[in-house]
Amino acid sequence: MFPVKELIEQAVDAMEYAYAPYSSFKVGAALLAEDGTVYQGCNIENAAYTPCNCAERTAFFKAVSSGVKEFKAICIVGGKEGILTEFTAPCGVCRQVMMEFCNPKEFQIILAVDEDNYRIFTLEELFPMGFGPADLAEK
Ligand SMILES: O=c1ccn([C@H]2C[C@H](O)[C@@H](CO)O2)c(=O)[nH]1
Ligand SMILES: [Zn+2]
Repeated sequence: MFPVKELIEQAVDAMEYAYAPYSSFKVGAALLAEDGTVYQGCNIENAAYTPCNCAERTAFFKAVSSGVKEFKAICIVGGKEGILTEFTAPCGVCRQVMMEFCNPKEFQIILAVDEDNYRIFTLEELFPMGFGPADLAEK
């Protein structure tokens, strides 16, 4: 399996760097690659709003731009002012990015409030019948 509590800790740490002056909603992510490396990400907002980037995509893009494209799991935490009381689930755009690089039946998405309060889903559970690279493959 994978170190759930360590990923939660790393997601919480990543949330510290969230740049969210417009929504005040801070999010942290910790993405576990197949080779064991963890890529942290936070949300990064923008005065023009549209360029806002979610914590999950920050983590994915850090990994992919470092040459890493195989992943096991991602942990996500988030809350208003960084106060963690409820699960924060990935937005549709981030689910689509996960679909690009991850096997939907195997990739694990950990939604956490703290180290003792978390739920684990597969990408397929959160993104059923997703469109991905396999749909474009020659048949
Ligand atoms: O799973 C999520 C949900 C929201 N956000 C960010 C986007 C925006 O900066 C703020 C409010 O939507 O939270 C994430 O980073 N990940
Ligand atoms: Zn998102």
